Formats: sequence, C-alpha cells, structure tokens
Amino acid sequence: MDGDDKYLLKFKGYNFARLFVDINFLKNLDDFETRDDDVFVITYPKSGTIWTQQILSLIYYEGHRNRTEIVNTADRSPFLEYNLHKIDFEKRPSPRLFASHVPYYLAPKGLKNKKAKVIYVSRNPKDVLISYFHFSNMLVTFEASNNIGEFMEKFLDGKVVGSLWFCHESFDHMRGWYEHRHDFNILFMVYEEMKKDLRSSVLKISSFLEKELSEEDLDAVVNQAVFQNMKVDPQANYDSILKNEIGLRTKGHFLRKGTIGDWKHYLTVQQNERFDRVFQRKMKDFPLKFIWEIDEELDQ
Ligand SMILES: Nc1ncnc2c1ncn2[C@@H]1O[C@H](COP(=O)(O)OS(=O)(=O)O)[C@@H](OP(=O)(O)O)[C@H]1O
Repeated sequence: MDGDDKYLLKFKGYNFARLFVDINFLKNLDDFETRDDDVFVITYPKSGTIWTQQILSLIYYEGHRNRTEIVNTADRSPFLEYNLHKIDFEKRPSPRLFASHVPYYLAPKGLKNKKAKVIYVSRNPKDVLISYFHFSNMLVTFEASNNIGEFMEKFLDGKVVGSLWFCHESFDHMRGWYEHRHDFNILFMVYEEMKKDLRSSVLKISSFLEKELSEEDLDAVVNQAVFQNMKVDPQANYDSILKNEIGLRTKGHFLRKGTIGDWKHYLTVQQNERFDRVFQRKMKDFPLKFIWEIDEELDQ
C-alpha cells in the first residue's frame, strides 16, 4: 500500500480514491459475499457508470420506472468500493445492484462462479480523458490539473483513480476484464453504441439480465435514461451528492455533456498524435475493434 499521495491510495497495484475508500473493506474484497442474482456495473471511471446504473435501476424497480418511489440511483445501485452512504450490503434485499471501478483481479472471487452478472461498459479513452479532466478539476477530492496536457500525462501514466485505461502488463482495466471474460458472466457494452441506439442497448441489457420489458416499460426506461432527462432528474444526476456530500471546487455537473468526440474540442494536434502513439503501442494486439468514430455531432 502506498501512503504518500493525498488523493490516491494504491492497493495491489491499483489506484483508489483515497478519501472515499475503506482500506479494511479492500483487504476483504476478495471474500466479499456475492449472491447469484447480484448485478455489477463495472467500468473504468468516466465511461458511462451512472448511465448504466440508472438503466439497471429502471429495469429492476417498477417504482423507479413509474416514478412512484423517490430513491437516488446512487442508493439503488451503490458503489461497491466507495460506499458513501455506508450501506450495509449484507442486509440489502436481493437482487442487489452495484457499481464498481475495480480491475478484474480485485473483483470479489465469488463473481467467478459465473452466476452473478457483470456489465462492463467502455468508452473512447480520449473522451474519458476529457470527461475525467473536468471531473477532477471540479471536485475537491480529486487532484486538479492546470491544463489538459498536464492531466493527459497523469492519465497516460495511470496516476489517476482507476490507474491505467491502457494495457500495461496485468495492471490495466479494459484488457484485464476482456481477456478474463470467460471467468465471469459478463456482458460488454460500449458507451458509443448506447449513445447511438439507446433502445437496442437497453434491450441487450435486459435480455442479459433475463428481465423481459413490455413496450411501455421499455419506453419508460429509455426515456428516463436519455441524457437530457437524466441531467434534470435529481434522483439520477448526482448533483446533490457532488455539491452537498463531496464538495465542488468549481461549478459543474456530473452530467456534463454526454457526447461522443468532445475530445476534438480540446486536444491539440500534437496531444492527439501523442495519445494515438501510446494507444497504438499499448493496444496493438488487442482483439476488439472499437467503433468510437461515430460522428455524433452530425446526429444531434
Ligand atoms: N444518459 C447519459 N447519456 C450520455 N452520457 C451520459 C449519460 N449519463 C452520464 N453520462 C456521461 O458519462 C460521463 C460520466 O461517467 P461515469 O458515470 O462513468 O463517471 S464516474 O466514473 O462514475 O465518476 C459523463 O461524461 P461527460 O459529459 O463527457 O463528462 C456524463 O455526462
């Protein structure tokens, strides 16, 4: 364990957000008791976590879909390792929904019984970078950077919460989960595909969860998971948590832009080329092809 960073806590090679994490919980994470009907949304930070949490909560809770129960998504689908509201996970009724940023090798070993479900969401790392830059500068609990270039170097070095997006030996996020996919009951989702066709994405998720939705329910899920609606929904937008529980350094929102290709507005030609070089070097033998270059601006 690494002890000298104000913001990062390195545990077994992976950087956690020091101010939100309970080290004793981490030490026992391996043996965390999973249930066969648990569902975990797993992501590298800024890849569509709260979006997928919202979709799961809408699929599982009728009272969320029809808005008869007012419960924050953060409490319906809490973070495993960042248990802000000190929820007693053992006392939660099944099925339990969780979100997590852990790499595959730190996931509770119970997930390897392939009963509990994992939904892994990935996003174009350039958009992750831009989203993460804004998020880190906005919150008092993350280290701020003076500019994108400075943040990019931390990101490429894995000196951020979540460590490396890229592949580097075993300490990477995306490759680890992908290469060990046969050990888990896992569905891979891609932010850009969700953005392009939310309805099909919700159907894909509900089918993986073996939760059949009526047309009316499907409409309700899609409608409440659309960016513009989530952004103004206090149950879903985390605004209150950021402002009242975490603390803002500058004004902003969790649901910032929710677009594809925002990196094009921020990275210089040189920064983009450097990013591409690192990407090509580290991902050259990665078998998945990504569809990140959807020009969403044309669709809006
Ligand atoms: N409904 C919907 N549609 C499209 N995009 C959405 C949606 N909900 C959240 N978001 C965007 O996801 C980004 C936040 O990622 P995470 O939820 O993974 O963040 S975190 O890791 O949990 O902190 C953040 O991306 P940026 O807007 O690019 O910063 C959010 O706006």
